[in-house]
Amino acid sequence: MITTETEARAWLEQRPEYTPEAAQRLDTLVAMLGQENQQQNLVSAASLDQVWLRHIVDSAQLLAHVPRETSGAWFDLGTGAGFPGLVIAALRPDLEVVMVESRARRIEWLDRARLAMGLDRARVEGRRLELVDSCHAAVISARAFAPLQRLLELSSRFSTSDTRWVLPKGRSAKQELEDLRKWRHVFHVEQSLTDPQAGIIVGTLTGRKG
Ligand SMILES: C[S@@+](CC[C@H](N)C(=O)[O-])C[C@H]1O[C@@H](n2cnc3c(N)ncnc32)[C@H](O)[C@@H]1O
Repeated sequence: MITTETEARAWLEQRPEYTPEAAQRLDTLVAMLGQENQQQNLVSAASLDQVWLRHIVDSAQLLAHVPRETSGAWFDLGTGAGFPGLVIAALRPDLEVVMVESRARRIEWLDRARLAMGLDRARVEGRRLELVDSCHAAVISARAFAPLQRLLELSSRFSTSDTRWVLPKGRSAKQELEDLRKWRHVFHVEQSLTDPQAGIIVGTLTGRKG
């Protein structure tokens, strides 16, 4: 388990995606987030004291559950402050990372951060998810966006049997998966590296029952 900022930085440093350029992009994000959080409530002020643990590595750990050879679009739903979307884009600049976010000030923030970080292949889909055109996502992530059942209702149209879902779900991961009735899936729960109580739902969606 990663419990300190030092351990979080050390974990990142051993990731193959953590190039000098990626490190610079993440440093830019951390600096900008600290400033922007004084203008709008993006993340809790307390969490900024552990920003590498609570936000950067909490997001980056999702990469361990996605095959390295994955190409295509990574859809991050309800990106808000930028998590995990901006972190994934910083570490995998080769991927088309699509950050779906509906609130105007957050859309403006995400776009500004994306440009400052030099993320040419990432983009912000600044509207409600319900209004985004259907297309195929290679990966779908969503942190603190919606309960699992609702999340699948809203976003299964972006998924095929090849789409990898990676859903940080906090303490409710196992329960939400057990309660899932209407869907056929090959999901399981992985332990979060940043919170002993939290799980990440990982896997593929194979269809809807009935
Ligand atoms: C609780 S925040 C989580 C933000 C970020 N994923 C994180 O973990 O820090 C949820 C975000 O989803 C956005 N959101 C909620 N419903 C949405 C919808 N239907 N379409 C797009 N964005 C939505 C909100 O504006 C908000 O920024």
